[in-house]
Amino acid sequence: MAEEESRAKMATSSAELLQAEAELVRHSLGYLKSMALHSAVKLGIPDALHRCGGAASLPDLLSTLALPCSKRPYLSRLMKMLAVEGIFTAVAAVDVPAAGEGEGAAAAPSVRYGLNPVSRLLVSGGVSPCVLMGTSPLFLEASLRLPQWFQRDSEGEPAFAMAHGESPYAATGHDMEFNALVNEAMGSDSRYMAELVVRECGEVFTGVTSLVDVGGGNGTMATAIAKAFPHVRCSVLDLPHVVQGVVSTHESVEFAAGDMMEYVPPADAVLLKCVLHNWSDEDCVKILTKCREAIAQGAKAGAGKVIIIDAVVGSPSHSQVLEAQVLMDMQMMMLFMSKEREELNWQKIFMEAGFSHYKIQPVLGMRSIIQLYP
Ligand SMILES: C[S@@+](CC[C@H](N)C(=O)[O-])C[C@H]1O[C@@H](n2cnc3c(N)ncnc32)[C@H](O)[C@@H]1O
Ligand SMILES: COc1cc(-c2oc3cc(O)cc(O)c3c(=O)c2O)cc(OC)c1O
Repeated sequence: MAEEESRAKMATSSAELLQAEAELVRHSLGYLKSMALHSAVKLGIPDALHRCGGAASLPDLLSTLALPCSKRPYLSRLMKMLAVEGIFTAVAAVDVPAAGEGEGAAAAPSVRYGLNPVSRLLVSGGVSPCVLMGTSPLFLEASLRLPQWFQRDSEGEPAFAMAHGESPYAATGHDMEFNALVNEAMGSDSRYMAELVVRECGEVFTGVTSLVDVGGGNGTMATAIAKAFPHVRCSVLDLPHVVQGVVSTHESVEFAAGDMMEYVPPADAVLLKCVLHNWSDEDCVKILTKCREAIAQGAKAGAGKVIIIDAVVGSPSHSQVLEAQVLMDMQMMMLFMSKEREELNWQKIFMEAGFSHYKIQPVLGMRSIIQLYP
């Protein structure tokens, strides 16, 4: 065995070994990328760059941020790392001294940092709340339990519950700060996703006159659908503590408090956006069975459908999308012992819930639209 290992080592060139070590450092210190991103959002850097017209030198950026004097010299380190990781752009510039100012002095090299498509998503109104949720102390503490979780024989208990003694949904029921963080995150994801769904796959709502958004949170998605398709009457079903106090901002959107495991109100179409990935296969079959009963009651014979927005792992097949999907899969395992699913896994659930056929459109980045028919 030792001989085999040393032969394998010899077969690896020095360049490969050194490259491999750099790769290991990238992965083992990867948590610093998450926390640097969290810091940038907390400091309001994307908004500051946006206010500066999309790009700024460090002195200009510093002048708009409320950083204590002792920390100002360190901002360059954070920005350099985030630019290397592709969160911001970094363009070298040469500051020529103004006339009469430091005459004879050499022109100082400096860097202008700017927004790119990734950081533009973090400007207010974008998905910063998702980043703050994904890097929140409650999620991070759960992730620290993963090694112990793998070693312990704890049937059915996810790492989140091992760390906090309750599920994420139970935590949102009494921890108002966490509840607000989760609702803001889900709302922000829905706001940007709704725009894309309306733009890229509006035909999904053709012929639909009533829709219930199951687990629809604060109604962001339902409101966007009602605005874009005035022929669709929308209702949102969610848990009492989520819908209580939500005021509808559109006359054809109403809210119902309830448990989707028990009852889904009748409609032509049922929407499940990013709900099923929080649940086990058995629970998904139960939820989808209730949805099938809702469209059987609400739509003309055989005309209803269930619209699922969720990941179909491996589809589309870009490596960055796959990385995002498998990271989300780990997060689902850690939070709920649930998962992101491949097509065959989805198919089995659909058939068990009594549906006859489905259509997958991989048009939403790491997520797809799945239309499911009775
Ligand atoms: C991951 S969030 C998705 C929210 C929304 N669909 C979106 O994409 O922004 C899951 C939602 O399911 C709701 N939920 C969880 N259990 C539920 C239940 N038993 N009945 C109804 N809604 C439930 C949660 O409160 C939460 O709003
Ligand atoms: C929308 O449904 C869920 C989203 C997430 C979620 O989403 C994002 C999105 C993003 O742009 C960056 C992120 O870091 C994250 C997350 O970390 C994250 O958790 C999670 C869900 O269940 C836990 C969702 O249902």
